[in-house]
Amino acid sequence: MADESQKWVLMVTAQTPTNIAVIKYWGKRDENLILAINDSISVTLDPAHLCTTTTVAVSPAFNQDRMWLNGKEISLSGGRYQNCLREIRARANDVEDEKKGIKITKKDWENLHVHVASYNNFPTAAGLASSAAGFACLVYSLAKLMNVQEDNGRLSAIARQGSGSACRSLYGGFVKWVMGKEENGSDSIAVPLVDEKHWDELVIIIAVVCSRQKETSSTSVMRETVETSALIEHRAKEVVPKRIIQMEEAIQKCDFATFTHLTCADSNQFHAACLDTSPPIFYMNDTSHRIISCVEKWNRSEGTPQVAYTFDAGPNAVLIARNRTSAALLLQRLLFHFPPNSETDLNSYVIGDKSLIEDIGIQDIKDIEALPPPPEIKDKVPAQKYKGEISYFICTRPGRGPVLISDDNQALLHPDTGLPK
Ligand SMILES: Nc1ncnc2c1ncn2[C@@H]1O[C@H](COP(=O)(O)OP(=O)(O)OP(=O)(O)O)[C@@H](O)[C@H]1O
Ligand SMILES: C[C@@](O)(CCOP(=O)(O)OP(=O)(O)O)CC(=O)O
Repeated sequence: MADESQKWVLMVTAQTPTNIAVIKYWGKRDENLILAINDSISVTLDPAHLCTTTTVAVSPAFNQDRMWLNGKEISLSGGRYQNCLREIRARANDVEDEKKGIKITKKDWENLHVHVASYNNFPTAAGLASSAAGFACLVYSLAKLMNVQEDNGRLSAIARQGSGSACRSLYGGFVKWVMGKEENGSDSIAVPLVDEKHWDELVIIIAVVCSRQKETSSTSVMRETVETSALIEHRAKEVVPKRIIQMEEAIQKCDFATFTHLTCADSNQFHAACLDTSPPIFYMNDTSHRIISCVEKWNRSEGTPQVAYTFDAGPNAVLIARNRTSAALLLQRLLFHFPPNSETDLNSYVIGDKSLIEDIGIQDIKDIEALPPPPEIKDKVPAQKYKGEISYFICTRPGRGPVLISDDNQALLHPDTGLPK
């Protein structure tokens, strides 16, 4: 039995990736359990460049559940946090740490409180799926702390109740969220399709577009789409089921042409459904449209697709290049059309895997100014440049699923107090 006079703190730290859907989830059949109206498929992004780190701690000295996100205390009273905490607690088991002399029984967990500290190594609520990495990491780390004996598939059904897209962050590589049929959501889980090594040629460039913080959450717009759009019903019933089968096959075969066709079409249909919503929602902006046109033009001129694009509920472009050579040529085109503002330095303009910028021989901003126009637009003078429209680029690749971090120095909570470091 946990003794309240003892001041021990037991902690676990985990790291979880974010993900980007190539067949989109949009629309719920159950708002509380977060059950989707169609299956979706995503690629997990390398946590080296985009990830959440979460430390969870338990101690008899804690008198309430508390959470700090990026160093600031936030409330855990929201339904989504409460649902995740309740579901994990209900599955807790005995925990023993002989070295520290700690023994927690299954029953003790009902009365013990937790502290959570989480850090996103990329902007929160900026359309980069922080909620996906965040809820996946919360559920994964709590499950490890409480010795929950369930596989990542079952944990994904709990993360799903924090944010739908979070269920897909429980695995690396390509992941399918099966919408399921059960009313209680027990079969609405993430399933790994292939791991991150299966298609390791792919390179991903995210163009973070300058814009104000988004005004409308995915959650509420999604509801309005289901209530008002005729297109979304057709999409969920007729279009997505076929695309899921084709996409799974394209991924298995590393068939980039089919992959690109499906990814771009699905992103465009998701945004069409947003436009078909009353009132209509415009997530992409002029910069997003310019990126699409640049990629479409290039793909057409090459004859075979070099890059797939996809946009979530915001203007940022996620560009998936067939290999490193195409990624370097893509980056050249992006830098040509979207040079940075004069006060921006190259080091903060292209982040993540910086080796790509070395590949194209760019050492400073002057080299960007000297880039020639892409050949496919040669005859159309003058080539357009849109200085300062992009905040920065993140170069990354498909990545692995959640991991535990055993190095205590990386924990976000103090081992003696359980408070943020
Ligand atoms: N590390 C985290 N741990 C727990 N919850 C998080 C974490 N990061 C973000 N969240 C939750 O997700 C919310 C942000 O989700 P939101 O959907 O608005 O943005 P996003 O996920 O960054 O963008 P998008 O869903 O458009 O890709 C935060 O307000 C917070 O509740
Ligand atoms: C456009 C999307 O990114 C929508 C993601 O929506 P969320 O998972 O953020 O929504 P909630 O379930 O309400 O939390 C497409 C996708 O990731 O599949």
